[in-house]
Amino acid sequence: MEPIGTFGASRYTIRDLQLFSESNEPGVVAALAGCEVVRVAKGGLVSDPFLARLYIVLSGALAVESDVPVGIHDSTVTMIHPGESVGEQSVLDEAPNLSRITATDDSELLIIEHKLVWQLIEESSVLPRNLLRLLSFRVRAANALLRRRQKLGEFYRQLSLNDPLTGLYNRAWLNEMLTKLVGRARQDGRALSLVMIDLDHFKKFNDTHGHAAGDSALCAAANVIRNALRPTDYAVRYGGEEMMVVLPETTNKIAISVADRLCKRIRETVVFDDMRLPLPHITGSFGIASLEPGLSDDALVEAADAALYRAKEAGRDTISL
Ligand SMILES: Nc1nc2c(ncn2[C@@H]2O[C@H](COP(=O)(O)OP(=O)(O)OP(=O)(O)O)[C@@H](O)[C@H]2O)c(=O)[nH]1
Repeated sequence: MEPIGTFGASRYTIRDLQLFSESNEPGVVAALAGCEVVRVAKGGLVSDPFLARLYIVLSGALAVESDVPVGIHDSTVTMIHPGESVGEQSVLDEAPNLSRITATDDSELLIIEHKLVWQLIEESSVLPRNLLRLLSFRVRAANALLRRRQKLGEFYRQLSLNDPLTGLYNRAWLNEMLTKLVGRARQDGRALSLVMIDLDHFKKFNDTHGHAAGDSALCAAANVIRNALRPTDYAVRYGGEEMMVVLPETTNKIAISVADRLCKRIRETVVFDDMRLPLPHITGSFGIASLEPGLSDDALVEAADAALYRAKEAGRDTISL
């Protein structure tokens, strides 16, 4: 930053400064006249890590980067154009400005030290009003950014808990949620059942019709399962061609009828290849387990897995307890 004179001796007037717009108060004009004007070359840093100062852009432009580290997709660079200012907050709370401020063009800046800002706030009727307006705008902008980040965070969280192929919940979701769902059911003394599902002879299906057709079959089965459940049930891709359904408030008897319905609907589903030609029907095997006193969530999953094994042993395309 190269000092090039005072504001009073420069070609700029108070009308060029947004914070002082509509002010022609002689005391303010006189006080600003003695303030320093500096030149900053394009790419130059505007920083006084130990000082609280107000910078007003007279010509050129500044880029202000938040001191808060953010993700690569969420840049918080604010551009400050001629007439606009930066550093109001640091001046008001007398704390150094930790943002990284860079000139994006050859720029001229007016510097107002924090003591003078406070003096002007007391003397001017225009500055406090403009400052409040500006701060209110900044708070709104910061809130909007926070909301956007929250939404983005939620979006990525959802993404990390869903299987990209089928759109069902994934194993990470199950690891997080099953303990909670089982805990809640136990606490409320309510039933909860699991149905473990495995597509039959899926290796052969893949080998015969190709991996892409296998993917279509998995998606078709996932759609059948998703559409056959209540909104309060959960469908999870457990891994590979294995899926699981979590049925809160569902007794063993009702879980059997749900599994029966799923087994029948998967058997009837038509899977198409990439030429839209129908492929041979797929079937699934289903293992059912229900929460019992003293049964941990891990043991519940193991019980459903063991039941699935029995369904395979019984010839597949069937359900088992
Ligand atoms: N297309 C496709 N195939 C998958 C996917 N995940 C797992 N598989 C396949 O699923 C097949 C599972 O084979 P196995 O575990 O031998 O079981 P299976 O052939 O279904 O036989 P049973 O379960 O005994 O009826 C393997 O060939 C895997 O490659 C996937 O995302 N897409």
